Amino acid sequence: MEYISTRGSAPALDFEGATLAGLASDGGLYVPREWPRFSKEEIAGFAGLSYAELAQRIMLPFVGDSLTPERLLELTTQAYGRFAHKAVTPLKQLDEQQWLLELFHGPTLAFKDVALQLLGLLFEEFLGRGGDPLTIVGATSGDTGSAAIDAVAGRARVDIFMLHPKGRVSDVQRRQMTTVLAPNVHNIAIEGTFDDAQAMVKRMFNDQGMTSRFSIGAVNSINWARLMAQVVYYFAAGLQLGAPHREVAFAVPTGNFGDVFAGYVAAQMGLPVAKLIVATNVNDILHRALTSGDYSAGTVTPTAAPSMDIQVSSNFERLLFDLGGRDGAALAAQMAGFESTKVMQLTNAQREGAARLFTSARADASDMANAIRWAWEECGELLDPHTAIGLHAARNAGLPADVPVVTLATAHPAKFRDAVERATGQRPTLPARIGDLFEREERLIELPGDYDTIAAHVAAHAVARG
Ligand SMILES: Cc1ncc(COP(=O)(O)O)c(C=O)c1O
Ligand SMILES: N[C@@H](CCOP(=O)(O)O)C(=O)O
Repeated sequence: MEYISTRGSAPALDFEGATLAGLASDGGLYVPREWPRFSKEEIAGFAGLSYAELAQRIMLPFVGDSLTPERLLELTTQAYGRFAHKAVTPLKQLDEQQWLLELFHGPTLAFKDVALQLLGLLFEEFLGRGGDPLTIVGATSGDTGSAAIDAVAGRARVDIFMLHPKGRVSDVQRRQMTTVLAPNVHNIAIEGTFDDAQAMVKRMFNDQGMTSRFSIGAVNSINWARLMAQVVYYFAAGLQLGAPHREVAFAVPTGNFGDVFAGYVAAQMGLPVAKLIVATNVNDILHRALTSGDYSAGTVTPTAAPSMDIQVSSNFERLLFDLGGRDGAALAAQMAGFESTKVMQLTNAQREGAARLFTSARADASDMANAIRWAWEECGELLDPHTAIGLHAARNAGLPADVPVVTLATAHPAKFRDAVERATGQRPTLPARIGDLFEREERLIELPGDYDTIAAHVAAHAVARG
């Protein structure tokens, strides 16, 4: 399988190359040259596989010659062996129509573990073949950071520099990152928002001064391998609810558009998806884009669902590329306009294409709290605020009663204990394996949200090429 850039001028790479490169050298995102497609019979044949086996089958066409099928299965078995639930991503019924897909049984209690546990192993595998040591630079609004750090802490030939917006992640999220004291882990709290952090990370990939000295790698969903691994749980849920013979809808709490784009990929691969419901908080750039074509970034409002406090949604570019006829030059011009003005209008083709599969909803603080309360009072389930925003959208989507609607439960409620307690009076407890989180020592550095300062810090602590 070959990977091409959404902006059309970076060299095409194989899976190993795209995984190590992260962002394309023209500033675009890598996507497979074409979508692999499974027949109905092939999808039906996936029923009964373990999660690790299903993951191997779904990902094999994307991996191409970079790994043998046997090696890929070893890696998926190892990655998902660390999950606290045997089903890895169990599905729970809430009522006649509504379902929850629990994606938070990995080591750091959020859906990010599903992809990052595998990505850590892929880095180790590919770096073991030679080449330069990897300097991972990432941005997090809370969950990617801890999952990525868990996945690479202590691994040879990798350093990780993780930027989070100071004071804008939950205390559990921060401590899950800053209490990992392995020497290759560098936590940086910046003044600013997640969008500022993400922009600085992307800039570093195209900073010749840095890329000539360091091999910069990505753990954010700009890295294709992240999304590839997330496609699997759409198939896992769909198969349990009757796919390929029955359509299923998914409601996805959305920020960077990675998780829901994985659902789009599942649909391109043949999974019968009735609708993908994009659920945002009041930072609603995606809801505006999907309802009116207006993709304009406003200022970020802090909310009780901080991981979705995002106004520049990096994976939307992958969708716009696909819906716009995969014209890299046209998309490069469209994105350049957005980067300089923070305003973009979707083309008719992009709007109409998106409307075929996507719908969207925006939840404010009271919608979110009501959804948490409904799940607790009616179903006995404690939901985290992000999942609650997904459920709010799912319950208001107006889909026919015979279409099951699966809300992706993206984080464990204990990561956001204060918001859950405010809504329900119940304070979720941390799972025993991190029960002592608040007694652990923290290590982080606080820096201004200034690119040159961050780049100098990375350069002073990373291992150079060669
Ligand atoms: C708990 C949680 N839910 C939802 C999201 C949004 O996912 P995405 O950025 O892939 O749209 C995030 C952050 O990415 C998150 O951490
Ligand atoms: N919500 C995310 C933001 C980064 O998203 P990513 O999926 O691109 O890594 C987080 O928790 O950090």
